[in-house]
Amino acid sequence: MDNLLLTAAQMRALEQAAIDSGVVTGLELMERAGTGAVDAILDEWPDLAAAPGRAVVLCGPGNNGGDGFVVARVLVGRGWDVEVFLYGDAEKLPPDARVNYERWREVGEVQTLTGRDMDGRGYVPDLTIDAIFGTGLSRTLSWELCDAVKQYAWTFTQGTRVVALDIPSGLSAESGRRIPCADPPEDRLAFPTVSPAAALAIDLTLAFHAPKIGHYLGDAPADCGRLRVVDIGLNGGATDVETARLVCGPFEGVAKASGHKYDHGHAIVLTGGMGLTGAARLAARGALRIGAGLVTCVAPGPAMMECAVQLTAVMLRRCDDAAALADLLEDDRINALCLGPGMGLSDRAGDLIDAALSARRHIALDADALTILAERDDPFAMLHHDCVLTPHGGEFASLFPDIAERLNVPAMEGPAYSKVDATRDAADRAGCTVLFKGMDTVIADEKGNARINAAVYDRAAPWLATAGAGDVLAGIIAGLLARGLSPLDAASSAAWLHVEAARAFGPGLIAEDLPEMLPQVLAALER
Ligand SMILES: NC(=O)C1=CN([C@@H]2O[C@H](COP(=O)(O)OP(=O)(O)OC[C@H]3O[C@@H](n4cnc5c(N)ncnc54)[C@H](O)[C@@H]3O)[C@@H](O)[C@H]2O)[C@@H](O)CC1
Ligand SMILES: Nc1ncnc2c1ncn2[C@@H]1O[C@H](COP(=O)(O)OP(=O)(O)O)[C@@H](O)[C@H]1O
Ligand SMILES: [K+]
Repeated sequence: MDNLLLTAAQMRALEQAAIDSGVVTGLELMERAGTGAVDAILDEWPDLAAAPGRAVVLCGPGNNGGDGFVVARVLVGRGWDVEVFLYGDAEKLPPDARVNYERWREVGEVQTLTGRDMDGRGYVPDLTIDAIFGTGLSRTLSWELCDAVKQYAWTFTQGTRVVALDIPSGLSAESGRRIPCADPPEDRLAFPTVSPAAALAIDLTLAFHAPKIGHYLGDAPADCGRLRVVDIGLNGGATDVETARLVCGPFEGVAKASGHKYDHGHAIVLTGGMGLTGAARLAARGALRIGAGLVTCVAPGPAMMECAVQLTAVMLRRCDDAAALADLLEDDRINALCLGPGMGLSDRAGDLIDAALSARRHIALDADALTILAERDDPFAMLHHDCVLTPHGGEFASLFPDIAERLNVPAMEGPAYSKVDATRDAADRAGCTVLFKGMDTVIADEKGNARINAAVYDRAAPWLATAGAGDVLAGIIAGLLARGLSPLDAASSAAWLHVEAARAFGPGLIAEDLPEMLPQVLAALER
């Protein structure tokens, strides 16, 4: 599957399997990586292809550095002037990198990355290649390295195109988090350290064979610039353990087959009291637009009039307390609920949540429902497999404080604990599907499946950071649950559709627009 994201270990295993099978050598893979990188760069910037210029290649102590030596050699072959700097000891390079170091030495010099060699370039290079670390980054970066790259970047990256081979140096390929730089020496404390990944202001990242999980999480979308995949002729993405999948579209069942309205389910959305019903109405509209057969707002008596004047296709029922909700849920055609948006934190709201969870329906729990659960001694006692929790960062930290803490402490070494790890651990603890919001929304279920819906790179949707966007998402999830999708598919599809709706509308988006864009997004899917 082309939307499978790899860990560093899986990438190494794929490479090793190919080498062991005898179809290719490590040296050939490195040659393909370097050559493919140059082709991708010249394809990205045709002006560089038309007029070869000057390049600086920053190489590190592993095979990422080896790729850098190949790039340097291939560029020279195409008429470029190239300077190469090495961080580390050439004698200790791994074998394939060492071969390419020697091949480069037949072409040009190798200077020291952390010494004075980096000073005093009398020109601005047209191209800078970051080949310091790739998927093998495993520990805190030295202050000397971070400082040297920072000095270089401040002097030269203005006006130069910067390309990272595989992943920006300093990012963990597992988590996309910046591995910190060591503290500066006493006499340099006034000069803050900056990760090479950030300092270099990278324009383009060339991932070899497949994107890694870390390309889509954490700091990576900000640090990578654009992301392209360079084919190095490895077969497929087959791995023993599936770690995470990129959500590239809605899952099966989103397109509506024929049938009666009750064939498409009946979702109910619980509202808050008077003056607090807007969030639930937004959710209800999302549920209806995504194709639930019937959607009903369920409101307490004092909020009925407020809802009645604003709802048409969405139906309305009165429900004052948990007993009334339990009565309502005697109707087994009601198969999905949305709880939380604008619900408030009252005891009544808590009782309604319990009544809903006891009725064993498909339930999207968002916003206030999550806050209520988080305040309980055992927040997860009543949850079951048919629930979906949709926390943002703050709600996640309240529900899963230790997991959030682990995710937030600086990652001193790789592989660093990632948002995928955190969401998977949360789903395991909660015993249900968890959708952890953000630009890099991660969805995981209690069985360990994980998916990333990344609104980054050419799918960026910054307009989604608007009040009420989350309420609509919860409603879309409830609508898809009503239509019979599994919690994992409902949450993943909803997250994807939500971002597509935002992108279809563009700047100026407000939450009300999101449900109204769904028909256009769905129509485009059928084309
Ligand atoms: N796996 C594959 O199929 C291929 C991998 N290739 C390249 O190889 C890379 C992976 O190579 P490696 O596993 O050698 O990893 P890296 O090149 O990322 O570097 C690992 C080396 O850096 C050292 N190191 C790690 N963290 C350090 C730190 N903070 N400070 C100083 N030294 C540190 C390690 O001890 C090791 O020597 C990929 O990113 C890619 O660029 C390509 O050549 C093509 C094929
Ligand atoms: N910069 C962004 N890019 C993409 N999606 C975003 C961004 N900021 C927020 N979102 C998405 O918007 C929604 C906001 O939900 P939430 O934080 O619950 O807000 P609210 O409660 O105001 O609706 C989530 O789905 C989140 O993933
Ligand atoms: K790199």
